[in-house]
Amino acid sequence: MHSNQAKLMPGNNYNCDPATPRSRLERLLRERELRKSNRLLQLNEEGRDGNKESELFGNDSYISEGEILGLPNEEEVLEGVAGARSLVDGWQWQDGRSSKQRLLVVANRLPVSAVRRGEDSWQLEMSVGGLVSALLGVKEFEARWIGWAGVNVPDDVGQRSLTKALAEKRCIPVFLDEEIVHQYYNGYCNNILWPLFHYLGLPQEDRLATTRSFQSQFDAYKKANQLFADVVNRHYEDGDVVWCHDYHLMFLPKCLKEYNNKMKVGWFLHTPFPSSEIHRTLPSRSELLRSVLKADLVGFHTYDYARHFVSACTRILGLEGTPEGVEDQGKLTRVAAFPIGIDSDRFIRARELPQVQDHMKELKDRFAGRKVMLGVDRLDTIKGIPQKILAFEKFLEENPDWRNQVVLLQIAVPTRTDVPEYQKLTSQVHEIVGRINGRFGTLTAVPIHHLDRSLDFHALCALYAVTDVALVTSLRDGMNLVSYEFVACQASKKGVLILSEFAGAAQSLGAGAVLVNPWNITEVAASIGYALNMPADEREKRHQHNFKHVTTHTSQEWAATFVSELNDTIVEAQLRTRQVPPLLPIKTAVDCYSKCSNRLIILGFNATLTEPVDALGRRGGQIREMDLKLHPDIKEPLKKLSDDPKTTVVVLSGSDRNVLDNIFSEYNMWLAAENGMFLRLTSGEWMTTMPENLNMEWVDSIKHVFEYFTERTPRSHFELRETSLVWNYKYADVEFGRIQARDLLQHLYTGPISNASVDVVQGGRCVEVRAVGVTKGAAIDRILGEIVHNKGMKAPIDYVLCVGHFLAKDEDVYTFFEPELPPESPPAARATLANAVRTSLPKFSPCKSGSKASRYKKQRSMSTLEKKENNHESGIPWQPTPRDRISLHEGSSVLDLKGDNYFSCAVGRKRSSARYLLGTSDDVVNLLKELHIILNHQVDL
Ligand SMILES: O=P(O)(O)OC[C@H]1O[C@H](O[C@H]2O[C@H](CO)[C@@H](O)[C@H](O)[C@H]2O)[C@H](O)[C@@H](O)[C@@H]1O
Ligand SMILES: O=c1ccn([C@@H]2O[C@H](COP(=O)(O)OP(=O)(O)O)[C@@H](O)[C@H]2O)c(=O)[nH]1
Repeated sequence: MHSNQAKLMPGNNYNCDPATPRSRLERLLRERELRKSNRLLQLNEEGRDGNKESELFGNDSYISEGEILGLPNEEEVLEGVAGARSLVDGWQWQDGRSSKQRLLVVANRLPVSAVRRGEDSWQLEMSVGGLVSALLGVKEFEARWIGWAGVNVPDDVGQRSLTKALAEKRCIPVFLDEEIVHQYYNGYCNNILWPLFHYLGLPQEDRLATTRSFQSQFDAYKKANQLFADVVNRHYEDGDVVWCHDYHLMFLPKCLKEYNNKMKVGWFLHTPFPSSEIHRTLPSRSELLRSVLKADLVGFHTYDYARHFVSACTRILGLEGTPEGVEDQGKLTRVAAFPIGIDSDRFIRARELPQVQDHMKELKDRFAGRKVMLGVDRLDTIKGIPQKILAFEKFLEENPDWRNQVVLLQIAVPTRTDVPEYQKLTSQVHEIVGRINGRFGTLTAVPIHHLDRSLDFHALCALYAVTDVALVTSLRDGMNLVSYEFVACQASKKGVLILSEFAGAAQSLGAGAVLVNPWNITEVAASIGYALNMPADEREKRHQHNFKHVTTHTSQEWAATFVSELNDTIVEAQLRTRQVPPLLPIKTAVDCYSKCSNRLIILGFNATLTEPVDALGRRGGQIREMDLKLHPDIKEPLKKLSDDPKTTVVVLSGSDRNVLDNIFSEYNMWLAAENGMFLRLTSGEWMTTMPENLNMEWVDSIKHVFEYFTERTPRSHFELRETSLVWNYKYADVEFGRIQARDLLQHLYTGPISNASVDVVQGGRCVEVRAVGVTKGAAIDRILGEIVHNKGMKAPIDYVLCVGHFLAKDEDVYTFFEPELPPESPPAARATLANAVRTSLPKFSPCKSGSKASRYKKQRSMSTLEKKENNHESGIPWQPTPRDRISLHEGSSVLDLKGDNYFSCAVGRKRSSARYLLGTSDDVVNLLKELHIILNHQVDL
């Protein structure tokens, strides 16, 4: 997916250059071309100048245990090939300078670990691992690495001298003391997150001890992440890209954004991200997800991992998953797959180096007459080493002819040796290898050569090159770069790769490899036989497939793509933000309120005045009863405001009359139920504008559909109102609810509503079917008329505050009050502009009595005027029409809104036609409290 994605240049301005691609895809394609041509240029130059291998990495860039990293000062580990004509060569900063973008790579490990040789002298050794290998290939940025040097340095002299030594390699150390390393790295990272993310579950052996240590390890994890953040913050410069890596640093995005919200932050996971069912077992599941979501871009090796992450966010946090990523209150975190690669040229060229040739010769001589099988893994439970060896044993058992003709070389690099699980694995593997060698070995040869150590780069390349069959049997693996490196070194031999289907690499190399389920020892044993006997033409074909992939999906591509996508994401977020209304300026709204004398406050009910629930529809973490409850802190200010003679309060809701009666009867206000179809002053009777002959025959058939889906969607429910039906799934499983909603709509459109005069309105977690034309905006003119009439208003309304969490269709209530609407505004809104004049009587009329059920099919009372205008029998959609005009007795306008005394405000939405936004009902409470305080103040004066 990533190869056709492209870069946004720093300082880029989309609009000034007509040749500048506008869409993301255009940019991606152009960048891809650029990268290709730069790569060709680079190869040509390297061809002319001879082999640059030594310039890049020195002869010792891959250093085995104990070897000293002696890179020349000017050729930094991170700087890469001097002649590498990077993609960013052409980058233009806004001041016209050409420059590489600064990249701060933050990973648990630096690419080097330090060994102390004296009070202030250090040896730097290359760290081994896929992440290090991949990032060494990144040459396109002016990169700095920030990470732990793998050593405890308690003293100042040591810290200063190490910082200096590392600075020469463009590395910046984070100092972690022993206790933190123990709790954070050995404990939380490697004993909890690592096994969990690889589907091995949480540690179980000693549940009590685990539970006890969990909290302290998690605290240490957060503390360590904060220490990383402190170092990043100290070195950060405006415009830098900060790229956080891996499960060690899931808390980092949050720490960084809290410090500086403008920082460009990306986070990439090198391991699998497990199914949400696994992730939800983790006690700190939500905190970790929320923190990662603070990043601008979140990347994974495969689409599956990205999908699992999004699904964890929707299922555990109740957030919205979109094709772009995860959305939380309008803030999008982009989530995408960026499969890593290797610096393939380096491996291809290495094969020609004399040191490698020498190693190859040695190996060929040593194993002459036998086929070589190879395993290269860190000695980690996820790598499936015991399973691999057992499968090899089974193969030997079943194929006696092969016993003296094949050898398995297993390189098992010691890793995380302080973690008990890893110690146990070492003895387990030794025990199995010993047993098999005892069983099938001879005086002169053993079938398995097992090495508990790492090899240097040249030895490793030689081994890859002479191998006939590589065996990668990871039980789970983020990607597995060993499989890539093997393919890169097989240009002449064209050996076979047996690859676990549970390694991320299976998705990219699946076409050329022999895929196996590593748990199925019989299958792996059979695959070994198949691979050893594979005819040359099939090997050739498979190899070409994989070779092409490995050489085109390199680590350079990977990093360049990630960073360019990150740059892009930021620009897109800025563009989106510009379309988002600003937060309500509460002080201005309150000041203005205090200066006006005939004030109208229109309030929604659901999610505006109700007790807050989280994104999963839960209050205080638990699913409670589904009835809406008034926010406990709203009562006092609401009472005070509704009692104020200069303020008219209207609650305008989709809920039915009973709900509003139950909740608001003690207040002195107007209640508009069912989106304004019913109106009542709390001291008076309900009135309606329901047309008497409104056709409601559709109700029954839709009710059946809603019942059907309610029965089949746990925790969903539906409400049967007088003018609408609402199926609500906000307490149901989000994903299932959404699928069911889609299905439900399909049923509706093809059946019950195909000929009915209804509108289908989709909310975030609900589907509503209502009589056609019913909206809050359509009702507001009649409500206003009734209020003016009832109050016998003499002076115009000079202040309107309209606050609600309305469905998009009902947002016409905001535009209704806009003093200057463009000509293309909807007729309902245009017809009722503030200066509209109405002389007729209000159109609400008393409701007829009768049971709720019987009312559905009954015709409702309405004024003679409405009867004329809303003829539904004739099938004409029922729309409020610009017929009558609202005015005061003298004929002057009922509304005197000059623009600065009108405040429309959407609650809990990011996109809205309201002028302003508020976050939650808590903010509404604060607003009403401020108004209340002003009222008190006025009374005191
Ligand atoms: O630093 P260590 O604790 O010794 O572990 C070494 C690295 O192991 C993990 O590597 C992963 O990243 C590779 C590259 O993306 C991927 O191919 C592999 O499947 C992963 O296991 C770990 O994620 C790194 O952080 C460690 O440095
Ligand atoms: O003796 C060794 C064995 C392995 N590696 C490197 O370690 C990395 C292992 O990466 P992989 O993605 O396969 O797994 P990880 O260890 O990161 O889980 C590869 O780049 C290998 O070249 C190494 O440098 N020396």
